[in-house]
Amino acid sequence: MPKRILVCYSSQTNTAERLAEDFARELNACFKRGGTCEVRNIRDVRVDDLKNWDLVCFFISSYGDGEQCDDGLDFFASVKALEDMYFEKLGYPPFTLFGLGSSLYDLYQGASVDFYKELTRCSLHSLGKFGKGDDGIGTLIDDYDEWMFDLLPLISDFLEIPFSDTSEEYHAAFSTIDLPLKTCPGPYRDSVKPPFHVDKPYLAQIHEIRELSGETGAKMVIHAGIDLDDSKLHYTTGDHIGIYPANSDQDVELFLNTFGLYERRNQIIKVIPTDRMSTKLFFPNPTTYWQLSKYFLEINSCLNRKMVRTIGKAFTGPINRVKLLELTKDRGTFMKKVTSNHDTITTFLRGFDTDWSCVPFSFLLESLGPLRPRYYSISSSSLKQPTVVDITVSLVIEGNFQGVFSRNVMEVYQADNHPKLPIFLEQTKFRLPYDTRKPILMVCAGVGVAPFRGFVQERCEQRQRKPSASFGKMYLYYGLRHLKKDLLYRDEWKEYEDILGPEGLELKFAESRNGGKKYVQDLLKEDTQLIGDLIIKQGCYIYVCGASNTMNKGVSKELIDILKTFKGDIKQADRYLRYQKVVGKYKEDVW
Ligand SMILES: Cc1cc2nc3c(=O)[nH]c(=O)nc-3n(C[C@H](O)[C@H](O)[C@H](O)COP(=O)(O)O)c2cc1C
Repeated sequence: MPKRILVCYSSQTNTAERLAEDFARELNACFKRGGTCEVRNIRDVRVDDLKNWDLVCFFISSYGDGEQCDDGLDFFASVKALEDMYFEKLGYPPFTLFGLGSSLYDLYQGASVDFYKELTRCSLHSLGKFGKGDDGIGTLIDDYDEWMFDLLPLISDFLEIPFSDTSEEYHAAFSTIDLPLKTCPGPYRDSVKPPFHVDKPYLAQIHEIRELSGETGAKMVIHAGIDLDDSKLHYTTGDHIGIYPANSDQDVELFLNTFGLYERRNQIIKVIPTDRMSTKLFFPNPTTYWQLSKYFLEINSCLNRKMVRTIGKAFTGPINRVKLLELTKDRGTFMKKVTSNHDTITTFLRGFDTDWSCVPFSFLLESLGPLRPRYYSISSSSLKQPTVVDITVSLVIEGNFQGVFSRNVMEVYQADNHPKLPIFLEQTKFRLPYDTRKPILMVCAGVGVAPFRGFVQERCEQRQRKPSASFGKMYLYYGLRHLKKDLLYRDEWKEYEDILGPEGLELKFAESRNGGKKYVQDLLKEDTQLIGDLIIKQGCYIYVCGASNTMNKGVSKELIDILKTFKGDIKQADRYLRYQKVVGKYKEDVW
């Protein structure tokens, strides 16, 4: 009897699903007829089902503040409700776990760590190492690859299935057939009806798009207003918007040329999954090579070692093979020679004097994966403008490298008739308190001011609608390079100050490139007495927004330092700030 393996994923934006499918494919290839794998979303698995399998492999992504993804909430709650040692008594199979997360978040791998703790508390035995992949620093696939490499022999031993080394073989997950059709429907049809969500975006019209004045620094910042019209989409101030970008025509052309597909770019094709693992396609089908590469494939994703190794082993001659395998030997060399150049599969392979048209399209579909939505903090107030969402986008340009969405925004900005963008909305917990009398402490750097513009607009609106109501004061600590050059929404702050008055809004700026080097942390420190009083005596709400790996950790450290003055020692201060998080009075919006 072949051994039965369940590969189970919990995912918000499908990365865990793709890894689970890849893992099942690897298992099937390694164990040939000795094992059969099934991939399931965790939503479709009940705790009791686990005992029907010989091994259960979990792929768990973190979401929110280190929480389970929506599809994993029920399963996790069922495990939490079990008594200690539950599984041992009933002879359940062991499990493997790979967590997906981003170290840019405070609670790195929060969901997988909780998951692991709960399963082991109930004494489900863990086979091999608890793997963790870090999406924040771009090593997710490499982490997964290394984890799997160590795990496969253990699984082989445990299930007593001989292990066949398949690393020299490539099994395509998809095949394509040409269809004799003349027209292919567009990627997103305008006529689709609500409800709109991540899997069914709304094609939104750009209401206005402009460069924000005064930004002569290294980064260009664009403001865009997006019409929700009759989409029936609703947002609350502080929410996020997800936008699906499109790859630039130039990149698509180069990509298709590299793999010998440019001449056939408009050929209508049907993509057919060739194994049971890849039944869910992330694009409309039939399609064309152009449409797929323009709107659905992450053709500019960072290269990883697994891809380069497969290309070296399966799709090239001996000379390039040696070169490619040498590059993938260790992580450090790969990071230095490939990752740090921002090499994409196109730019990388074009560096070799070879024809790459032998690379199967299926390999590109599998390894590049879907073009992921980009998330932005909404910078407007839903009370003020319920059907228009404002976003504030800092364009990513580093040398020759330009972010996909940044390029997309520039194209939209420069076009006479702004093309529509596929969007959806995401609820967050980054919300103003229900009790409007509470003071608000907002700390940000650069474009992190976006949600706070929304907060302040909201408060202005509330004040104008209810002049007699009492409102807590808002303090904005805003870090920027140069006040004269980099202040975003320069013309608006005066208006907000006029409406809210000095007792309603106070703006404080820290300039890091105007003579001295002052950061928001320094501003907070200068105001130790005020900040301590706001947090401890007045019970203010704290909001932090910015690039997470740099500023939010610095702000948190500074707040602990400030609280130490009032709480006696660092431990107490740390505990106090953590508690503010638990009760929802300290919130971060980070990316
Ligand atoms: C809104 C949001 C919140 C996230 N929160 C966390 C978090 O608290 N901790 C963490 O380690 N990763 C966090 N991540 C990172 C994801 O876990 C990571 O990008 C993962 O690869 C996504 O996998 P998925 O596509 O299967 O959902 C978050 C990502 C998003 C978009």
